Amino acid sequence: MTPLRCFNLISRFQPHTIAAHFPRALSSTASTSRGKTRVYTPGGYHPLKISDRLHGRYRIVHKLGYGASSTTWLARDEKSSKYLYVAIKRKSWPGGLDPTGARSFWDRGPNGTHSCLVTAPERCSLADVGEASWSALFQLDVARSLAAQLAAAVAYVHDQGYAHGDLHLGNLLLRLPSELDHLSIDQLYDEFGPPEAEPIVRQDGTPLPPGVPSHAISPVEFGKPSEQIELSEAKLLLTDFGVAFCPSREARYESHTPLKIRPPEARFEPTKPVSFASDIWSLGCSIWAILGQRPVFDPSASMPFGRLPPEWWDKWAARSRQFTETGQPVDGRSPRSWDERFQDSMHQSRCRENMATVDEKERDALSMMIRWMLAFRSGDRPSAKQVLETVWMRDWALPAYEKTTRE
Ligand SMILES: Nc1ncnc2c1ncn2[C@@H]1O[C@H](COP(=O)(O)OP(=O)(O)OP(=O)(O)O)[C@@H](O)[C@H]1O
Repeated sequence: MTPLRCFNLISRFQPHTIAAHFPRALSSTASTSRGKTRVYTPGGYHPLKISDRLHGRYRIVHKLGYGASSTTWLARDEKSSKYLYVAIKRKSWPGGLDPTGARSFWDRGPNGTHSCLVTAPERCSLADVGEASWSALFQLDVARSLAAQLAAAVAYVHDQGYAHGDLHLGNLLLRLPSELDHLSIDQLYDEFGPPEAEPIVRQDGTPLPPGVPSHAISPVEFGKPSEQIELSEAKLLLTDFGVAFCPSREARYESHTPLKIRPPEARFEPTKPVSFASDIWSLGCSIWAILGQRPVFDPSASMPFGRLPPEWWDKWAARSRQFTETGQPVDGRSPRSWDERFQDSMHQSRCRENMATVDEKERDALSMMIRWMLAFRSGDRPSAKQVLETVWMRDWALPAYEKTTRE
């Protein structure tokens, strides 16, 4: 795949401006929880409302979503005839303005000064379509194609010298299948529903503190359940370079990926910098999550597979709560084997939903690729380029992606 084609998979990735736009890690006051109002505090989200105008040109039309440190809004650019609808990601941390960012600006509000990044509006994240679905599964060719696009996007970013640092399904957006720009605001509301605003009140009846919005807005629904996504719609965008970094220039010791897909070196080797290989661990977990129904490391199962490297095993102070000295689980539970997890998440779940399943040959190739990516020691993992060259990518995933580009 040429770099040019890969570039379509990556959102406004600007290596030279990343550090300036996104200088630090996530605000500690923010949370990924659905609780909306507690992050509207100094240093937290900005209380935007529908019809607000930002930067003298962006009229807020709807909400697109929110993450640990930002809210993203659909706005109409009243000064441009080219990009009528834009997405504005409003990030909640202070900092200095980067003058090189043509499509970014700073905005001051009651909770602080926020960086605002202007990009194209997309459909929704893979996490959103999974949540909207009963089965949380994609059709097999769709899943294969998405996995190939993700690996290609990561390979491209790594090739540019950057590690993404926060790979997970919430940062993988599906492209909008058609432009919105032909729609007036009323037509947009007719087609996708107007913003639903829920009043925010204090239980004790006292006035809201400054910086808290009067209403909570539900995000617009451009998406549909995962199993209904068609191959022609499976066009992926890797986004959120908020914690991306250049390992050759900067040593990072902290991983920002969600706990259940955080690479083990972040826990067991805290004095060793995280790097490209840490992305590969998260990539392996994400590819599993795209193909399967349940995460590869299910928090309810809590136990990994295989033995930890001895140097980690010896250093792991809390292990005696879960394991005996000989490595047996203390409560007699056996960790589910790789094959059991694969069978349950990738095979039986698909059978239950009457969806196509992987055959034995594909299962072996896919298992081999993901297990390589999930090697405990970061040095034993493949590079993203090697992932793209695996048998599973070559024989199953990349051909599905080729079909996506043709449809
Ligand atoms: N351009 C866009 N078009 C449509 N929706 C978007 C866009 N950008 C972000 N979103 C929505 O907002 C959500 C949060 O965005 P994002 O993950 O970039 O925020 P964040 O605060 O950096 O989150 P985190 O740090 O938790 O990954 C996304 O999962 C998606 O639903």
